[in-house]
Amino acid sequence: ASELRYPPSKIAVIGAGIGGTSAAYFLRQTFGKDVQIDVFEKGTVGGRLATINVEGKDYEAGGSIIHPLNLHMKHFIKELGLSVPENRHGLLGIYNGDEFVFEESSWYIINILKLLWHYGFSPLRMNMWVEDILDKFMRIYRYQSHDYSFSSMEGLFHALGGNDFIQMLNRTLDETLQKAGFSQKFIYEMVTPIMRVNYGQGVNINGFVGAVSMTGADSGLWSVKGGNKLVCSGLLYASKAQLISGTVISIEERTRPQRTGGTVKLYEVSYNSASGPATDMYDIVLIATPLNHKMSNITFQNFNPPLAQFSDRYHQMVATFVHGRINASFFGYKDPSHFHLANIFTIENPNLFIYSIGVVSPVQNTHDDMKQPMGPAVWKVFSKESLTKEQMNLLFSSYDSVKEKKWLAYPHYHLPNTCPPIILHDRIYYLNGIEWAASAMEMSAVAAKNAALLSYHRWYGNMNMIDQEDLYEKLKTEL
Ligand SMILES: Cc1cc2nc3c(=O)[nH]c(=O)nc-3n(C[C@H](O)[C@H](O)[C@H](O)COP(=O)(O)OP(=O)(O)OC[C@H]3O[C@@H](n4cnc5c(N)ncnc54)[C@H](O)[C@@H]3O)c2cc1C
Ligand SMILES: CC(C)=CCC/C(C)=C/CC/C(C)=C/CSC[C@H](N)C(=O)O
Repeated sequence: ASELRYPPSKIAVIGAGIGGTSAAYFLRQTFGKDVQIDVFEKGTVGGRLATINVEGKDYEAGGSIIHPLNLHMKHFIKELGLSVPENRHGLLGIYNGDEFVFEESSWYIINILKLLWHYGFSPLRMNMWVEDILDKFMRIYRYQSHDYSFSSMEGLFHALGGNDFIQMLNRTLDETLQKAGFSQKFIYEMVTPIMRVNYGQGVNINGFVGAVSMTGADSGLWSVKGGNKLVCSGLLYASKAQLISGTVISIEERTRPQRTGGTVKLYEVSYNSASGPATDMYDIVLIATPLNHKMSNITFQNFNPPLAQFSDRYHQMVATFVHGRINASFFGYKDPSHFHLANIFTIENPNLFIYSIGVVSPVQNTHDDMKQPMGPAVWKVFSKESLTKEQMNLLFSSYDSVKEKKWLAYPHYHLPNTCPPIILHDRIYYLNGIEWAASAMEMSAVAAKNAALLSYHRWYGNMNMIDQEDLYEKLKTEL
């Protein structure tokens, strides 16, 4: 691949979620205006960024919150002229199945005193721990702005935070936090509920995704007015890519004669669309969907040796949207008028059938949409399984509409944790391996920019721009 010097003529991107659409955007930036970029999508543009309509208003049903330091996402909304709705933060309670172990007050000082009383300095130390990891994670923006790329997830993570980052990927969050001196009570009562609401899993997930999940509890989180999926359609438009509505079924390497003599190796992408089965040839292919037979079912034909198969499981998460009144007595409130919580996270307890429940605002948020928790409101419930009628009647004193969205949401994290390769074949790149480190919109965008740069450098043989050692030190001296 490194001997190729002419520009590629066609690049395929499979998947039009945030990974695929940001890849199309970065490929255009990197390869220039002449290359044809085709983006294949079997469902709707946005993928796991999707809205659901409840009584005439749209709510985020998939990826919903974005961190203030997610710089690619921030750049996209600025570039695409999108905006952020106003948001009011409701009060949070943490419920263990019998009682609330923590209830937020509207008085900041009371919250600080409560946290100090229950957990000592652990919350403060947790802030510092997360900030340190986020600081190191943010080195990626510097590397990518200087066009550096990585050929493996391990290489990328090593360049961010050295052996500590590699270790975090290979240790449970529980072990990582215990080693860092956090108390079992704090881990159990404060950290586990945050992992459950974000990833539907406990503290046996890897330490890095645990840290990412903790940043999801920071202040200043935002979303896109009109729906986060607008970023995907905007990026697709900005990239001048062609959207092909169809399901890719296989990829095969082909050798084709050239008009000038000699041969060229291309990838044949076979897909089914509304107008029937079709094939197309590409110089480079980027796969921006989990390679999991339940989610994408793409086969690689006639590769010798055969390409690696990934069968790792994705975790089911059900988001149920209910317009109704919460049943405060289910959560132990004798007098419902005393109930002021807008978000309830839960601790691991076999009797609890939900991860969380919280009031949500529509994506076109206006001030009127911010409801009081005891009035009728739209609640989003996260659970492992669909809620039964009995469970609905326990959670709500009354309700008039229910909508459910079932997701294979994120990897089912387990150890040992090996991130799948980025380079699947000479010019086939896989983005979603990054989800095994942590699944989040920004992670997909980071993987997309890396794949665009990596495919470019490998095409043109710029090997000095790939897997550079001591990048942090090198760039520190460069202004
Ligand atoms: C309920 C939920 C809540 C979440 N909350 C957050 C959050 O608050 N913040 C955050 O940052 N992240 C969140 N995430 C995670 C985030 O949504 C994902 O990490 C991110 O959207 C993944 O994007 P992607 O483009 O990599 O994959 P996807 O969005 O899954 O995109 C892949 C696309 O490929 C298409 N496709 C698959 N197979 C084929 C095929 N064979 N041919 C053609 N097309 C194909 C699919 O239809 C899909 O559109 C959440 C996820 C879920 C499910
Ligand atoms: C990648 C970095 C550094 C930060 C991302 C932080 C972030 C936004 C984490 C959230 C991840 C996630 C999968 C959340 C799922 S649920 C979100 C929310 N609670 C909801 O109600 O939908």
